[in-house]
Amino acid sequence: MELSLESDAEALWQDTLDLLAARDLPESTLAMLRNCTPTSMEGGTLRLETPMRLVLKTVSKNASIIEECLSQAAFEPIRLDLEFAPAQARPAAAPTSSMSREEADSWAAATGDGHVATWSGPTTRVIAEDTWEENSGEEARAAAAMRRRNNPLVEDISQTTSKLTFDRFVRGEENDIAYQAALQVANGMNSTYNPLFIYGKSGLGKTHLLRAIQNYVAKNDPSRLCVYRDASSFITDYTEAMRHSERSAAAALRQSYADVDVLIIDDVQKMSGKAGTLGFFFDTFNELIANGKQIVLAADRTPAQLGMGKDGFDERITSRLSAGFTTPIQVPSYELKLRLIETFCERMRDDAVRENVAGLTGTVPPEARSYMAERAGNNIRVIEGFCQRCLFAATTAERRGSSITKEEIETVAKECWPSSGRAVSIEDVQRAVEKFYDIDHSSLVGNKRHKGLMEARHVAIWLSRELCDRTLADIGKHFGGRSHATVMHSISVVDEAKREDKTFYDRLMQIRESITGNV
Ligand SMILES: Nc1ncnc2c1ncn2[C@@H]1O[C@H](COP(=O)(O)OP(=O)(O)OP(=O)(O)O)[C@@H](O)[C@H]1O
Repeated sequence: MELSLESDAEALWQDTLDLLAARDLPESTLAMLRNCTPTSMEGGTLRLETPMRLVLKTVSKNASIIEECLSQAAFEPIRLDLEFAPAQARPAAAPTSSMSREEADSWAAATGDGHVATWSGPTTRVIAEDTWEENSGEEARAAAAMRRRNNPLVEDISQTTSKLTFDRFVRGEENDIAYQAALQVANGMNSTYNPLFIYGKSGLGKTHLLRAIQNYVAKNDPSRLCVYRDASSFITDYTEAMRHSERSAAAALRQSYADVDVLIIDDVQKMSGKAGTLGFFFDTFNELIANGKQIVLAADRTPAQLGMGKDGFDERITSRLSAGFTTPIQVPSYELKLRLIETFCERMRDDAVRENVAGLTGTVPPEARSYMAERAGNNIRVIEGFCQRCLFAATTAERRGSSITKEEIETVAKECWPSSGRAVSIEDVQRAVEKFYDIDHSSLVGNKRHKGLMEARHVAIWLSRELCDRTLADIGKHFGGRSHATVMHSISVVDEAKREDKTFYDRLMQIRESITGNV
């Protein structure tokens, strides 16, 4: 088979990526490979380009698996050539996909770009010399170390923080866009996401992604100075510098921020009402963006919502905050909760076995995990604690030769999410459901049977059972004197629909949350 067109290169690389995705490669490696650009497929060689030097190392480290998938996709042995092509450094007449390697090299020599580096695959299996690293790697490393030492904003990464990595982030539809955007910002592949603004409620993983960026840059590209600041520290930095009588303190702080390559600020909403800090933030933001530096921000609300209210950010700031890429992290669905619970229980168990911690070495059986996902609230921080306590109960149960029961899970869930067990009245539930479906009370409890009304009625009955400590007969009385059997029927309809229909499940959780709050 002889392929020659650029589109063939793309098709072959896409097939290879599909095969690689089925292998056990870390997601960060797959993301790097996905961002390589196939440029040509000629004479049994697939040529790719990458704007990141780091990818050369990653490819060479995973050479055998990549070659295997490539040959499998092409049905014959294929050689892979990967070339480092720094995106921004190139003038308009940069090498094109049709240029040969020799032409590209001479272009690099002619333009004085010593950054050309390659990795070549199968037959020769030579990892070409990285000329830039040879010539200036030491110098660059020393310069980066010096910048880090001289910048008081750079902190050592603690043991806890070092665990907040991309590989440990559990993904679902609710957080995947934020995850992908954070990864692309971390590996420097997407300079248009600037600033990257991630928003969402408490405990949904914003800080995890921000710290993952910091960890990634520190590990893979330490020449980029990456600083993580919680908004509270940013406010303190500013107020302390202002307290000094000498102007040099403010100038030094400004300089420290200006020297950062990737600035991450968490919980931006905390700056509301702090006019001085906001002014300093605005100037820092503009300077960094003007110099092509990356900014990443997280908050509990959107940039537009930050502008609301009497202490709201002023419009010149909010418009800049939304000028890059803004993405939410949503509350987890049942599927994501289940994935999180499985991952947390396994990690905690593995850690306990490794560290010889007796109380957490048991196993939570699959049915118990499903029930945990049904009972879990939305805050992932609380879900972690919930898993630890259920794992403890499961380990204890295992010791006495049984398994953790639904009742035990229920007890832990009520302690983790007390408001789900607080006194919610059937009237509270009815009001929330009527508001959500925009129907009046008599329609909710009456006998009309069109589809929208039926769903609202089933949901209200199910939530009354879930949230109110009342008998089925009591619930029936509040719904126009319905029988025990009718109430049971509504509950089973909802139980089934929430398992089978994700959008219905999300609707149900949204209504539940409007009654119990975000816990
Ligand atoms: N998708 C995820 N995969 C694995 N762990 C997660 C995920 N999302 C959140 N966590 C974990 O849940 C905990 C809370 O997450 P995090 O601190 O990032 O939330 P947050 O959105 O920043 O909350 P807050 O606004 O309260 O600071 C952390 O321990 C984090 O590691």
